[in-house]
Amino acid sequence: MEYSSFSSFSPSSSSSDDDSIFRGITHCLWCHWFDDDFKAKTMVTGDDHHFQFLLDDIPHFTHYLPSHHLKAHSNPLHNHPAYSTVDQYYVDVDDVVAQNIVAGKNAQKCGRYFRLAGPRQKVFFEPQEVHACIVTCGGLCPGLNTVIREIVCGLHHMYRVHNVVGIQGGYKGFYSKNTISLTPKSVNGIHKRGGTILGTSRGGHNTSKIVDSIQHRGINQVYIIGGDGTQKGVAAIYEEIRKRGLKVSVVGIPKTIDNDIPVIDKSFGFDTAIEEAQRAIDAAHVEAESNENGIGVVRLMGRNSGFIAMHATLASGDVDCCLIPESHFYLEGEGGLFEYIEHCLKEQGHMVMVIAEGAGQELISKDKNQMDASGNKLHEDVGSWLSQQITDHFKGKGNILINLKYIDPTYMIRAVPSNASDNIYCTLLAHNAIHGAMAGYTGFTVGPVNGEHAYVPFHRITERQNKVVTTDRTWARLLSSTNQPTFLNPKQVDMINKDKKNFTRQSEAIC
Ligand SMILES: Nc1ncnc2c1ncn2[C@@H]1O[C@H](COP(=O)(O)OP(=O)(O)O)[C@@H](O)[C@H]1O
Ligand SMILES: O=P(O)(O)OC[C@H]1O[C@](O)(COP(=O)(O)O)[C@@H](O)[C@@H]1O
Ligand SMILES: [Mg+2]
Repeated sequence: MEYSSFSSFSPSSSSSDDDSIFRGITHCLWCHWFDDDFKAKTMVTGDDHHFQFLLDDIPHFTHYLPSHHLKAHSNPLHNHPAYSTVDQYYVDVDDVVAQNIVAGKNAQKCGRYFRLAGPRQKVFFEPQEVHACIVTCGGLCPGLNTVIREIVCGLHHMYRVHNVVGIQGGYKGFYSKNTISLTPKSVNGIHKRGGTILGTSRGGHNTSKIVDSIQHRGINQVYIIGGDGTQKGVAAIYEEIRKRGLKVSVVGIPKTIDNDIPVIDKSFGFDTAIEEAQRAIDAAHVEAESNENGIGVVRLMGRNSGFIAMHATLASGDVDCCLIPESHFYLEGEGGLFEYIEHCLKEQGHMVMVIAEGAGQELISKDKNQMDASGNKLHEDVGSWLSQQITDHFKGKGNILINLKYIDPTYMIRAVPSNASDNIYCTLLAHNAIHGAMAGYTGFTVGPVNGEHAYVPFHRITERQNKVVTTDRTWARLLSSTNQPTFLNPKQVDMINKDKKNFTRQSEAIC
C-alpha cells in the first residue's frame, strides 16, 4: 500500500496484498486516511457492520515507503524456544485498546482506540539488518537504566539483534559525542543503579543535525526515552525521517517523574518515587510529633502537576495538608492556611505538610522569569518560602513558639533505582517498543492504557499535560483524609459546578 493511497479527510477502504501482509487476515473493514495535520486515522467496521470505531492510528513504513523497498518476514519468535510455546503469542491485528472503558449508553460510539502493543506475525526487519540506538533525555527518573537494559537484552534475546549503541548525554549527543556499544554484558546489573548510564541533558534538540547523524551512522531503529519535551522532539525527528523517505523506526518511550503524561495510566518510576517520598514524610512526622508545636514541611517534585504530592499524601496517612499547583491556596484570613495550621497545633500539637514544587508560585514575588535549557519555567523554592512565611506568622503572634523542620528530598526521590514493580513495567515498555519497531511501525509511543499496553501516536502524548483534577474523587478523598481546607470561596464552587455542567454537555455533543 503506497503512501499516496491515503487521502486527506476521505476514508477509503483498502484491500491490497501489501495491506493484508501488514494487517494479516481480517474480516473487519479497515479504512485508513490522514487528517489535515498528517495524523494517521483508521475507521474500523466489524463483521456485522454494526460495530464501528475510530482508531487513533500510528504510522507504518507501508504508509510512506514504496512497496519494493519493503519486505515482510516471519517473526523470528516463531522459532524461539521460550516464546514459540505461547498460545496466541501474536497480537491480532484487529486488537485495539479503548481509552475509555467505562460503559454508558453511548459507549460504542464515543471515545478513542489505540492499537494493542505486542509482537506481530510479520516483521519488516531482518535481525542482522537492524542497527538500533538508545538515548535518554530530560530529567532523571527511576527505571531509566532498566528500560535501557531491557531494550538491549530484548533485542538480543528475542530478535537476535546484536548491533545496539547508546547515544550519550541526551539529544545533543547525536551530533557532539561518540556512541557506546551496548550488549547484554555491558548492561548487566545496571537496573540496580539510579540515573542513566547514557547520561542525559536538557536543550540541544536540532532536528536536522540529529537526523543527519542517524542517517550517517546507518541507524534504523531509534529508541528515545524522555518526557513531554522529549516526545515533541521525537515527533519532529519522525517527521524529518518520513520526509527523507528513510526506513528508520522512531519510537518514544514516555518518562516523567511528575506523572503528567496524558493517556497512559502511569509513568515508570512514579511508584518508586512515591515510595521514596514516604521516607521524607515519615521523618517530617517523627520530628513534628516529637517537638512542641512541631511542623514538618516536605517539598516534593511536580513542576506543573501535583501527582507526586497527592499520591505521597494519600499513601502516608500522616499528612495534614497537601498543596499542589492545581489548587490555589492563600495564607491569611478565614479559611486560609495559617488559620488551619493554628487549628492543627491546637488540636493535635503538631502538623505535617507536603508541598509540590509548582504550588503557590503566584504568591511568591518574582523579579525574574527564568527558564531551563529546554524552555521549561524554573520555579522559586516554595518550600523555603512557605517555611519562612509560617515562621514569621507565628513570630508575629508573640506567644506561640513553633518548631518547624523543612525537608527537601526532591532529587532523592528521582535518583534512586526503580523498585520491583517499576522494573517489571519498564521491561514491558521496552519489549513492546521493540515489537512495534520490528513490525515496521514508527512515530509512536508505548504505554499502558487501562492496564493494556498500547501504541499511542505522539500527538496524544504531547497535546496537553495531565493535571490533578481537583473536582474528582481522588482529590476529594485527599481532602477528606487530611481535613485541610479547600481554599475555595462560594463563588469559586459555583463556577466549578457551572464548568462541570458545560463539560457534560460538550461530552454529549461529541458522542
Ligand atoms: N518542543 C520541542 N521540540 C523539540 N525538542 C524539544 C521540545 N521541547 C523539548 N525538547 C527537547 O527534549 C529534551 C528534553 O526536554 P525537557 O523538557 O527538558 O525534558 P522532558 O522530556 O523530560 O520533559 C531536550 O533536549 C529538549 O531540547
Ligand atoms: O533540576 P532539573 O534536572 O532541571 O529537574 C527539575 C525538574 O524535573 C522534573 O522532575 C520534571 O522533569 P521532566 O520534565 O524531565 O520529567 C520537575 O519536577 C522538576 O522541576
Ligand atoms: Mg517535561
